Amino acid sequence: MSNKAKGKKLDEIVIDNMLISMMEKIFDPIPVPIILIGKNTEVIMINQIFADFLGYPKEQIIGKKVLDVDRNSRFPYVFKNKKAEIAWKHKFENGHTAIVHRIPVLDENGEVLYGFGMVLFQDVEEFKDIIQKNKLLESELSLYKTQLKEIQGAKYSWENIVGESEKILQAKYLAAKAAQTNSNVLLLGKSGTGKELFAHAIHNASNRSHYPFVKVNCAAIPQELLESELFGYEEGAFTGAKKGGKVGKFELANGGSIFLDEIGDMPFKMQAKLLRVLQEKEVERIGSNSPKSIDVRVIAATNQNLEELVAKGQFREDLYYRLNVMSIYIPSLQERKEDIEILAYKLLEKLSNGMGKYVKKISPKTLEYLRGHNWPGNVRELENVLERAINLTDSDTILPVHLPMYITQRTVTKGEGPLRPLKEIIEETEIEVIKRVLERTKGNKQKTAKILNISRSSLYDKIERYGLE
Ligand SMILES: Nc1ncnc2c1ncn2[C@@H]1O[C@H](COP(=O)(O)OP(=O)(O)OP(=O)(O)O)[C@@H](O)[C@H]1O
Repeated sequence: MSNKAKGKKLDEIVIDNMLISMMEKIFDPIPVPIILIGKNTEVIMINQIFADFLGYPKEQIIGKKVLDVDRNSRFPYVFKNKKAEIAWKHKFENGHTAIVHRIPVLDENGEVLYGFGMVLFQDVEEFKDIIQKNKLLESELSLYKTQLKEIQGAKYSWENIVGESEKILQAKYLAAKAAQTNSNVLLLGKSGTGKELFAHAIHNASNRSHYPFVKVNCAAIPQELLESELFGYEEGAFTGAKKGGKVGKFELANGGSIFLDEIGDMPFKMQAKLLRVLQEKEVERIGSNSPKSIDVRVIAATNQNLEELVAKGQFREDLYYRLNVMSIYIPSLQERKEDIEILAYKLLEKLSNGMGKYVKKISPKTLEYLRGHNWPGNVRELENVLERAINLTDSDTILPVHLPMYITQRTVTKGEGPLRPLKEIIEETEIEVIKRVLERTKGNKQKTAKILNISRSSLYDKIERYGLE
């Protein structure tokens, strides 16, 4: 009589054997090593793959005490502590290291009935590999999430809107108020004043910030494509329609905000469709007849005078009133000249960091020129002027010579700029002329000195003094 049969009645033994052979039928084909231990730590059942893993025939294992099969088994402790050990590293007597589960199964009185064991990974390296792959997937996922936010999300917030003038602070105050509401916002202002920056910041400060921010430039999309861009289309809606159809920007922005830039350029026919979407709060893809409800806040912007367009019959009055619930005027740079210095420094920092150059200073004379200019292109123009200057300078300072002539010449020739000592004006002219000739001679100092009709030592002197190397 085998150990397991000792002390049992015949009918119990028959039932036990039936149960075990049934379990073997179930567990043998499973490609995961599984073992069942009785409450006296004897092996009741082991599947084929586990027996192979241990290196003994099944018959030699069944009925033996688990410690006789594997001296390192922790089942005796698990039965004593009555606590499962999940994903533990285990070194088998045969030298294999694996990741295992050991689970005690208790009866209603909390006493051990049997123990269930399972090898999760037969080899720790395999387990490490999976953890590594998982980590890799997690980091890839987070990269894609960031990229998606960059594509769909709003990048800028209030801190990115530089300026301390009363006018810009008033605009920021109104925009912050508008952000707290669900109303449509209309941003008005000349080109390059920062309307898009405001649209981002409004979205980011609203309770929609975790949802998409979708931008549409109404002037950049051909009239015939605008409708499908905004509202999408169904498969087969027209010849050339993509398989599977297309999701419109309104649907993409659901829950978030849609930024309709250059709204003044929206074709008249489209204006009626937009108005309907704003009123009904639902969109219908081209070729579909089942509207979809959407929850999108519109932030529109224009550098045109919409009232004038309404008067000329080019912009729908009803749409104008729908959009004009919260209108915010973004002042031009000319209206806030006191912000030029702080803006110039902030932009210099941002641009030079991006360009990998160490340019930190703007000479006082350069600042005077910047303040004296009218900036028809507003902050965008200032940004471009500084980028050019960073490219031109060889030191850490922006000098007047690094500004375009249309900014510096105006002051000197027409005498409209600040009055300054003659020495400064002569120095600036010297710098500009020397730079230009050096450029033309491709840095040849002998030729440069000859063209300028000065001695080479005098040229070297000036180059060093003005930091033109
Ligand atoms: N107050 C500001 N502080 C810092 N940067 C600004 C500010 N205003 C504008 N800019 C920068 O100037 C550039 C132009 O701004 P933006 O595109 O927002 O202007 P816009 O009014 O939307 O122009 P457009 O009407 O031509 O579309 C951007 O690079 C933006 O980052």
